[in-house]
Amino acid sequence: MDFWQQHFAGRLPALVMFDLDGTLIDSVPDLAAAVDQMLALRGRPPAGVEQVRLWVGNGARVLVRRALAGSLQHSGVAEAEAEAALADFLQAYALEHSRSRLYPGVRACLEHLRQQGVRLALITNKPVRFLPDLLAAHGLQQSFDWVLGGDSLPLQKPDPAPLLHVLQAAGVAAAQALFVGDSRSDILAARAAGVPVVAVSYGYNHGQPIAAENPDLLVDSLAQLI
Ligand SMILES: O=C(O)COP(=O)(O)O
Ligand SMILES: [Mg+2]
Repeated sequence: MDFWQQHFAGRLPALVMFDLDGTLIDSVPDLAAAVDQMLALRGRPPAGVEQVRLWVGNGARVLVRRALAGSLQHSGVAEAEAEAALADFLQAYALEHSRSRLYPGVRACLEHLRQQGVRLALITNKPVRFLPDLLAAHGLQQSFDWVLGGDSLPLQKPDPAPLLHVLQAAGVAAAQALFVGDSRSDILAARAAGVPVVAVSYGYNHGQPIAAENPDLLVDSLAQLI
């Protein structure tokens, strides 16, 4: 049986929750520029776009620690050094939004779902302070009924807390909702919340194929959602 029939009896979900980086927006060029500025302030060589792509997905705090460690594993990074580097990264990233692009099919998908009366939420691990400007830069400031960043609640994805928060606010049962994301954190959060999950194949997921995380559906473009 196909995914839509199995989960939604061929109808649309009442609520669709989207991840941002790697799902709606290719933000790695801007994130890498800010990471490289933070490293340059420390006299260190740039990490570059291809490395930073592997490190995105767990919020700014973890991204900066990975950049300082030069690897996905960042347990050895000193706390004080990491906090100072985080402040420099955030300052740099606030000025770096010009290279980010919406992925093909995103705008049409969001518009179609809204026209059909589906409520939409954005649930990202990116710090919430960046979201108003970033959404406005892509004409998406009116697209979402709820917008949660990685620091909007005490816990972020892969914890299900932000998804459960939106489900409750919307008064929608988990099984009537859908989550769309690009990384392992998204799939784990959706599973823990009991929400069916679609993964996009083009996102970041730390360089690993997202199919290995067994999403309920894998798509190559959000155009396949409508
Ligand atoms: O900022 C990040 O690390 C990733 O954010 P995302 O949750 O929108 O993918
Ligand atoms: Mg993502």
